[in-house]
Amino acid sequence: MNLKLDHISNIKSNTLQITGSKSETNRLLILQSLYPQIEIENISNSDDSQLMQAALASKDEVVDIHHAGTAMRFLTAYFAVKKGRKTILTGSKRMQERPIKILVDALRQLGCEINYEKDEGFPPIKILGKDPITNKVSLAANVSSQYISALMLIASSLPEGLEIKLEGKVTSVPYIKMTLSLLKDVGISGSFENNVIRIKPVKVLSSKNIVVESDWSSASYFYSIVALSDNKSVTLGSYKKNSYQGDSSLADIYKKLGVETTFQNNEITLTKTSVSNQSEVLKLDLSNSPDIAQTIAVTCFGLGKGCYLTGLHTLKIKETDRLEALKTEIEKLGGEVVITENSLRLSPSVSITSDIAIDTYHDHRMAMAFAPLALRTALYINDADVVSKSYPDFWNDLKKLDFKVL
Ligand SMILES: O=C(O)C1=C[C@@H](OP(=O)(O)O)[C@@H](O)[C@H](O)C1
Ligand SMILES: C=C(OP(=O)(O)O)C(=O)O
Repeated sequence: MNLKLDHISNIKSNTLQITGSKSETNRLLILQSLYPQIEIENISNSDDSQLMQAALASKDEVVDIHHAGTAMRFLTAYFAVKKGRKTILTGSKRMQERPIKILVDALRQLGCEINYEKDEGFPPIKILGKDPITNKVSLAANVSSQYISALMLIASSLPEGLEIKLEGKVTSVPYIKMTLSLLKDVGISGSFENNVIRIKPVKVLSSKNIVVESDWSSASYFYSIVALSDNKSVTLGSYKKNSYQGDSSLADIYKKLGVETTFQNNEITLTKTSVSNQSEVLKLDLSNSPDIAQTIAVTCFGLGKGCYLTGLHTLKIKETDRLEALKTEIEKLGGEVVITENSLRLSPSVSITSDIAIDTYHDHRMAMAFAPLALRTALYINDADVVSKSYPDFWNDLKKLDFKVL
């Protein structure tokens, strides 16, 4: 499905209910499978969470998780310690290019039997569930925090718990802390100090009802829309001031892009103020919140503001190579972008080319990050249904703000 977004001069202020965080949901779904006493509210309606639910319910040998990175990584660990269970875990063409070796090697240290079905180091993988032979494991922490969260999520179900030693510079740290916080919320104790994570064993938990906070990465697109609007505001529910999600740093980051955030009764209201220093290049290290890099780059482009984003080393192995994709699409619109292995520099620009078709490369965030530019010019979004990976209601929600989605 290709969409046209007509040029709009402003939005209508409105209130939207955003679906639950897919990161929190997918962690809690694994924990619920291990401890059925856990009840979850405000589950994400994303494809990735639906795929996780289907995979956990499946009795089939082949489990296909399509594009869902967290499902791939978390389920690898989950099935690896399900004694006697045989699973072939596979995913989309892109998933088969996203590395998993660091996690597989860590699970092999525990005595798990995992083999590659095609290319060494990549899905699909064949897993034969085994009991662990040790309670200690070490792994590189600079490629994806999802490998670490995967181990943390199964840790308490192992007879002696788990000690996880992180090697190298730890990336996407808030996601590791989110895992630890959710473990604590359901009643599992653990610690994360000096690059060592320790999780205690737990056989049975008492009943727990956990409410998933709404998705902050999804909120990022409304920060961008408000930044590009003319004195409008958007209210989003349900959010907390003390979020587990690292992307809640949006509230601080967007102050510099002219958006004020106020918290009231589980809602956030984003209100347009003025961009304080238009000519100043926005410099940010996004190693703690990689998923909002595309949104921020496109907001800056829409504002005609330069930015220099660093800490982007994980972007190349996500749904697409997001650095290449951003450069290609922003340049189609007339911008100037320089990328390295871990950074993106956008020059301040003046005009935006109209009626360009944005390619999305099977990446939900490419579609959603570019949509706010309708406040500047008419544009097309190719394969617009990719948004369902994290935010199936996205286009409908834009219509509620008076976007002309055709
Ligand atoms: O644990 C999680 O829920 C996630 C961790 C991050 O991945 P990396 O740790 O691979 O950067 C993030 O990009 C992804 O969308 C969700
Ligand atoms: C990178 C993402 O997801 P995943 O790694 O779970 O596929 C994302 O949602 O931006």
